[in-house]
Amino acid sequence: MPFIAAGEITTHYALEGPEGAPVLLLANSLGTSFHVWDEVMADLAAAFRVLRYDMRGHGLTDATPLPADGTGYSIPLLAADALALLDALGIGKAHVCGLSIGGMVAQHLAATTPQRVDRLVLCDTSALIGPASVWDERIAGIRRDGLAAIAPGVMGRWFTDAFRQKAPQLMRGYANMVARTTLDGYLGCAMAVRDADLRAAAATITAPTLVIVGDQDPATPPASAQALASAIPGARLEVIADASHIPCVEQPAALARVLVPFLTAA
Ligand SMILES: O=C(O)CC1=CCC(=O)O1
Repeated sequence: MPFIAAGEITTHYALEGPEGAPVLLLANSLGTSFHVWDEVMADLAAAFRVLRYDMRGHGLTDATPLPADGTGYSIPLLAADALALLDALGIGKAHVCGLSIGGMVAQHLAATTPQRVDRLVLCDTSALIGPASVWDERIAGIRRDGLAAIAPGVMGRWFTDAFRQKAPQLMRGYANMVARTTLDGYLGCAMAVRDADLRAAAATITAPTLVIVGDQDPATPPASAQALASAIPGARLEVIADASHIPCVEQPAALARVLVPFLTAA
């Protein structure tokens, strides 16, 4: 189980796939560990050296205490964590695929360190995931009642009704994943999303970009994915049918069918 000193934190990661293949960095979403990518790994690791990691305060990666001034982590801080991981592993450049907050981290990386990003995949994300008042309400609710209390509602945003009914054990497992995220990690990242506005940064992205969204995603709906694709020069949008916010779990084969050809095209 690999851990590495990456900047100021110890990061839990996995590096799989053929040595020498192009590196694909996967950045996960709020309240998930890197296991959120498990169902697409067989397809991805056949073509790429896949680097997955747990974001600050998630999975087995260190959490750091929240600043006393009421601010949280930030997208630049989380992007610096990803760069520190690449540096620690001696990886100069990678394809980057980010899910939700991971997609915000990926946008920031592509905009600020284009020399480190080959192709970019932005999955169920946006340049602005608001409104801030909704995040403030969620943060207050978590401080009052704990993460386990929000887990059922989170499942309702992540997965379609049909999928939740079909896979009750999976829902239980993902609810546990949310509930067991560190409080500082979840709140710090929630505040990072609340406070981020990447609309100006998106317009400066030069990496070839694919935006992907589940057709039933209520958190970052197809219209906001279309707005993101329109804001990034040359970006294209793919909509995954019968999927909500986490297509890598709900429709892994359909996701791989659009992701792999985009990253391998000449
Ligand atoms: O958990 C949610 O509500 C959806 C979400 C927004 C940012 C993120 O990473 O997940």
